[in-house]
Amino acid sequence: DKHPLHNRWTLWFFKNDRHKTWNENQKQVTSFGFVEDFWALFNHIQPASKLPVGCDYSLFKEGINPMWEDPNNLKGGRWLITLDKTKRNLSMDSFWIETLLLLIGEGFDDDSDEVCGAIVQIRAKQDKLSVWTRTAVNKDACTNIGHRLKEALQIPENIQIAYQTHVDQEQKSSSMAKSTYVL
Ligand SMILES: CN(C)c1nc(=O)c2c([nH]1)N([C@@H]1O[C@H](COP(=O)(O)OP(=O)(O)O)[C@@H](O)[C@H]1O)CN2C
Repeated sequence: DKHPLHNRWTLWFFKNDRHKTWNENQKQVTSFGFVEDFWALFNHIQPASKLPVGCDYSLFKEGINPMWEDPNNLKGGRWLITLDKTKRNLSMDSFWIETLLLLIGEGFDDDSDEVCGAIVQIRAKQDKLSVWTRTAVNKDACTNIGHRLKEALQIPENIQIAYQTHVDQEQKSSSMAKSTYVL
Protein backbone atom coordinates (compact mmCIF):
# COMPACT_ATOMS: atom_id res chain seq x y z
CA ASP A 1 0.00 0.00 0.00
CA LYS A 2 0.97 3.65 -0.34
CA HIS A 3 3.84 5.21 1.61
CA PRO A 4 2.69 8.12 3.84
CA LEU A 5 4.75 11.31 3.98
CA HIS A 6 5.56 12.97 7.33
CA ASN A 7 3.47 15.99 6.25
CA ARG A 8 0.71 16.67 3.73
CA TRP A 9 1.69 19.17 1.02
CA THR A 10 -0.23 21.47 -1.32
CA LEU A 11 0.91 22.48 -4.81
CA TRP A 12 0.02 26.05 -5.89
CA PHE A 13 0.25 27.60 -9.34
CA PHE A 14 0.61 31.34 -10.01
CA LYS A 15 -0.11 32.78 -13.45
CA ASN A 16 0.34 36.49 -13.97
CA ASP A 17 -3.12 37.60 -15.22
CA ARG A 18 -2.92 41.41 -15.17
CA HIS A 19 -6.70 41.72 -14.87
CA LYS A 20 -6.71 39.91 -11.52
CA THR A 21 -5.18 40.61 -8.11
CA TRP A 22 -2.06 38.83 -6.93
CA ASN A 23 -4.18 36.78 -4.51
CA GLU A 24 -6.65 35.81 -7.25
CA ASN A 25 -3.76 34.62 -9.43
CA GLN A 26 -2.48 32.27 -6.73
CA LYS A 27 -4.36 28.97 -7.30
CA GLN A 28 -4.29 25.72 -5.33
CA VAL A 29 -3.72 22.73 -7.63
CA THR A 30 -4.00 19.75 -5.26
CA SER A 31 -2.77 18.31 -1.97
CA PHE A 32 -1.11 14.96 -1.27
CA GLY A 33 0.23 12.95 1.65
CA PHE A 34 1.74 9.88 0.00
CA VAL A 35 4.95 9.43 -1.98
CA GLU A 36 3.11 7.73 -4.86
CA ASP A 37 0.68 10.67 -5.14
CA PHE A 38 3.58 13.15 -5.23
CA TRP A 39 5.14 11.32 -8.20
CA ALA A 40 1.80 10.95 -10.01
CA LEU A 41 1.25 14.72 -9.67
CA PHE A 42 4.81 15.68 -10.54
CA ASN A 43 4.87 13.46 -13.65
CA HIS A 44 1.50 14.86 -14.75
CA ILE A 45 2.22 18.62 -14.71
CA GLN A 46 4.43 20.87 -16.91
CA PRO A 47 8.09 21.05 -15.85
CA ALA A 48 8.90 24.41 -14.24
CA SER A 49 11.32 25.25 -17.06
CA LYS A 50 8.45 25.02 -19.58
CA LEU A 51 6.12 27.45 -17.77
CA PRO A 52 5.42 30.84 -19.35
CA VAL A 53 7.36 33.81 -17.93
CA GLY A 54 5.55 35.23 -14.89
CA CYS A 55 4.43 31.84 -13.54
CA ASP A 56 5.31 30.21 -10.20
CA TYR A 57 4.98 26.76 -8.67
CA SER A 58 4.80 26.67 -4.88
CA LEU A 59 4.82 23.58 -2.68
CA PHE A 60 3.81 24.39 0.90
CA LYS A 61 2.77 22.34 3.89
CA GLU A 62 -1.01 21.89 3.79
CA GLY A 63 -2.62 24.80 5.62
CA ILE A 64 0.19 27.30 4.94
CA ASN A 65 -0.54 29.73 2.10
CA PRO A 66 2.49 30.77 -0.05
CA MET A 67 2.02 34.35 1.12
CA TRP A 68 3.88 36.67 3.48
CA GLU A 69 0.70 37.35 5.47
CA ASP A 70 0.02 33.72 6.36
CA PRO A 71 0.46 33.44 10.16
CA ASN A 72 3.09 30.72 9.61
CA ASN A 73 5.12 33.05 7.38
CA LEU A 74 4.72 36.40 9.20
CA LYS A 75 7.93 36.10 11.22
CA GLY A 76 9.85 34.15 8.58
CA GLY A 77 11.82 34.62 5.43
CA ARG A 78 13.33 32.86 2.45
CA TRP A 79 16.59 31.50 1.18
CA LEU A 80 16.77 32.88 -2.38
CA ILE A 81 18.66 31.24 -5.25
CA THR A 82 18.70 33.20 -8.48
CA LEU A 83 19.18 31.28 -11.71
CA ASP A 84 20.42 32.98 -14.83
CA LYS A 85 17.85 32.23 -17.55
CA THR A 86 20.53 30.54 -19.66
CA LYS A 87 20.49 27.87 -16.93
CA ARG A 88 16.70 27.48 -17.21
CA ASN A 89 16.85 24.36 -19.34
CA LEU A 90 20.03 23.14 -17.71
CA SER A 91 19.49 23.23 -13.96
CA MET A 92 16.07 24.73 -13.15
CA ASP A 93 14.14 21.44 -13.19
CA SER A 94 16.80 19.45 -11.35
CA PHE A 95 17.08 22.21 -8.71
CA TRP A 96 13.30 22.18 -8.29
CA ILE A 97 12.93 18.38 -7.94
CA GLU A 98 15.87 18.22 -5.51
CA THR A 99 14.24 20.94 -3.41
CA LEU A 100 10.87 19.17 -3.51
CA LEU A 101 12.46 15.90 -2.39
CA LEU A 102 14.18 17.70 0.50
CA LEU A 103 10.81 19.13 1.55
CA ILE A 104 8.65 16.03 1.36
CA GLY A 105 11.49 13.85 2.69
CA GLU A 106 11.98 16.15 5.72
CA GLY A 107 15.60 16.43 4.59
CA PHE A 108 16.52 19.33 6.87
CA ASP A 109 17.17 17.15 9.95
CA ASP A 110 15.68 18.59 13.15
CA ASP A 111 14.96 21.87 11.33
CA SER A 112 12.38 20.43 8.95
CA ASP A 113 9.62 21.82 11.18
CA GLU A 114 10.99 25.31 10.43
CA VAL A 115 10.36 24.82 6.69
CA CYS A 116 7.06 26.19 5.31
CA GLY A 117 7.53 25.54 1.60
CA ALA A 118 9.40 26.32 -1.61
CA ILE A 119 8.71 28.43 -4.69
CA VAL A 120 10.13 28.34 -8.22
CA GLN A 121 9.54 31.43 -10.32
CA ILE A 122 9.97 31.79 -14.11
CA ARG A 123 10.95 35.38 -14.89
CA ALA A 124 12.24 37.28 -17.91
CA LYS A 125 15.58 38.29 -16.44
CA GLN A 126 16.38 35.82 -13.68
CA ASP A 127 14.50 32.73 -12.53
CA LYS A 128 14.23 32.27 -8.77
CA LEU A 129 14.08 29.33 -6.39
CA SER A 130 13.31 30.00 -2.74
CA VAL A 131 12.76 28.01 0.45
CA TRP A 132 10.56 29.76 2.99
CA THR A 133 11.22 29.20 6.71
CA ARG A 134 9.07 30.03 9.71
CA THR A 135 11.23 32.10 12.06
CA ALA A 136 13.89 34.49 10.75
CA VAL A 137 15.53 35.00 14.16
CA ASN A 138 16.25 31.26 14.51
CA LYS A 139 19.75 31.74 13.12
CA ASP A 140 20.92 28.17 13.69
CA ALA A 141 17.84 26.66 12.02
CA CYS A 142 17.99 29.13 9.10
CA THR A 143 21.69 28.57 8.44
CA ASN A 144 21.37 24.78 8.73
CA ILE A 145 18.53 24.86 6.20
CA GLY A 146 20.63 27.05 3.91
CA HIS A 147 23.62 24.70 4.18
CA ARG A 148 21.50 21.65 3.42
CA LEU A 149 19.98 23.45 0.43
CA LYS A 150 23.38 24.41 -1.02
CA GLU A 151 24.62 20.87 -0.45
CA ALA A 152 21.60 19.18 -2.08
CA LEU A 153 21.71 21.55 -5.08
CA GLN A 154 25.52 21.24 -5.27
CA ILE A 155 25.85 25.03 -5.26
CA PRO A 156 29.58 25.84 -5.18
CA GLU A 157 30.98 27.41 -2.00
CA ASN A 158 31.84 30.61 -3.89
CA ILE A 159 28.24 31.12 -5.06
CA GLN A 160 26.44 33.07 -2.36
CA ILE A 161 22.80 32.55 -1.39
CA ALA A 162 20.96 35.07 0.78
CA TYR A 163 18.20 34.85 3.38
CA GLN A 164 15.74 37.76 3.44
CA THR A 165 12.89 38.26 5.91
CA HIS A 166 9.42 38.62 4.36
CA VAL A 167 9.05 41.96 6.21
CA ASP A 168 12.19 43.31 4.52
CA GLN A 169 11.03 41.88 1.20
CA GLU A 170 7.61 43.55 1.54
CA GLN A 171 9.09 46.88 2.50
CA LYS A 172 12.05 46.83 0.12
CA SER A 173 12.75 50.12 -1.63
CA SER A 174 15.51 49.02 -4.01
CA SER A 175 15.28 46.00 -6.30
CA MET A 176 16.67 43.68 -3.63
CA ALA A 177 15.74 43.49 0.05
CA LYS A 178 18.58 43.44 2.57
CA SER A 179 20.00 40.04 3.50
CA THR A 180 19.75 38.77 7.06
CA TYR A 181 22.06 35.79 6.43
CA VAL A 182 24.35 34.88 3.56
CA LEU A 183 26.02 31.54 2.89
C1 LIG B 1 -1.12 39.84 -0.11
N1 LIG B 1 -0.32 40.25 -1.22
C2 LIG B 1 -0.81 41.27 -2.12
C3 LIG B 1 0.89 39.62 -1.51
N2 LIG B 1 1.33 38.64 -0.69
C4 LIG B 1 2.49 37.99 -0.97
O1 LIG B 1 2.91 37.08 -0.22
C5 LIG B 1 3.22 38.37 -2.12
C6 LIG B 1 2.73 39.40 -2.91
N3 LIG B 1 1.57 40.05 -2.61
N4 LIG B 1 3.57 39.58 -3.95
C7 LIG B 1 3.40 40.60 -4.98
O2 LIG B 1 3.96 40.16 -6.20
C8 LIG B 1 4.97 41.09 -6.62
C9 LIG B 1 6.06 40.32 -7.35
O3 LIG B 1 6.66 39.46 -6.43
P1 LIG B 1 7.46 38.16 -6.93
O4 LIG B 1 7.98 37.46 -5.70
O5 LIG B 1 6.58 37.35 -7.83
O6 LIG B 1 8.71 38.71 -7.71
P2 LIG B 1 8.84 39.27 -9.19
O7 LIG B 1 8.99 40.75 -9.04
O8 LIG B 1 7.58 38.90 -9.97
O9 LIG B 1 10.09 38.60 -9.75
C10 LIG B 1 5.42 41.74 -5.33
O10 LIG B 1 6.02 42.99 -5.57
C11 LIG B 1 4.12 41.87 -4.58
O11 LIG B 1 3.39 42.98 -5.07
C12 LIG B 1 4.68 38.64 -3.87
N5 LIG B 1 4.40 37.89 -2.67
C13 LIG B 1 5.23 36.80 -2.19
